Amino acid sequence: MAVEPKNPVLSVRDIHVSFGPNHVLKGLDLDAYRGEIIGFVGGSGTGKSVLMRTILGLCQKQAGTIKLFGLDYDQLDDEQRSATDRRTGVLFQHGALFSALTVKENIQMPMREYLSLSQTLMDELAAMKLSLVGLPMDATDKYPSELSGGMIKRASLARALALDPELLFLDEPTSGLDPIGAAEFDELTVSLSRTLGLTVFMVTHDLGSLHAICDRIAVLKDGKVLAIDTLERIEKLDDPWVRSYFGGQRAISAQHALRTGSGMVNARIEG
Ligand SMILES: Nc1ncnc2c1ncn2[C@@H]1O[C@H](COP(=O)(O)OP(=O)(O)OP(=O)(O)O)[C@@H](O)[C@H]1O
Repeated sequence: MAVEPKNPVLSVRDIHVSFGPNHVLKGLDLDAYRGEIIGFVGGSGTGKSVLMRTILGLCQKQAGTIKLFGLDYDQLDDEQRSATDRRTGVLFQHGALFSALTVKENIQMPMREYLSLSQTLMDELAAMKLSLVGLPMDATDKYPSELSGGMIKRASLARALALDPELLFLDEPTSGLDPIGAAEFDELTVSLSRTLGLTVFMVTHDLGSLHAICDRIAVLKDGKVLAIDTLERIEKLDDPWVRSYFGGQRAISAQHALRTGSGMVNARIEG
């Protein structure tokens, strides 16, 4: 992994987000560097999705700074924002494909929104994205209702990659997939990150993914990042939630599966 500590792709400082009296994010800081895969964990309702949505501009913050690619998003004009948005991709938890559009049309949505390309070129690009995520070419004219859960995730990933982003947000990408499908999706994520230099910010509850592909894990607790570090160091934290999450039977099974290669991707966590 090529980490460039001086140039975070994403830098979040002192973010506060409230919904009425519910103060969800309370001065949160976070940096992500080029090419790394960050797993973002925390108890249910702690604000993982809220943070992701705030970074993406879908949720309003009351205070704090978000820098994407070194640029303070609040200081950008519309044109600069649009250029910055194009450098990020997102895969929402349930894929969020448009059901009335085919896979190809879904992948081409961001192209239509941000670029001005001929239909022929967009068709070629859509075919490239399909191949990148490992979908067969005959998936191109299918509707989301005709796809399996794993294929929907891949089609959604193809759409997230439509504009060749540098920063990819994944919201629980392996939820709803069986262990083999989840391991295949992990493998795809790590291979895209390594070959394209993609930075991946992944909200997940999947211990298998955390063990198999994440370079660093960020733990959200009490509205802040409690710690962000390698899995080995996070597991040693003296915190009750961390102990029960990473020390439970499911975590032990995930570690065992990684060691024995049963149902997990063959990736190594770099320390
Ligand atoms: N649009 C909204 N309006 C009001 N409250 C919201 C809104 N979105 C999120 N919240 C609240 O913010 C808190 C954090 O929610 P969030 O969805 O980020 O949790 P999470 O950590 O992603 O949880 P989970 O792991 O269960 O998905 C919750 O209390 C939730 O009710």
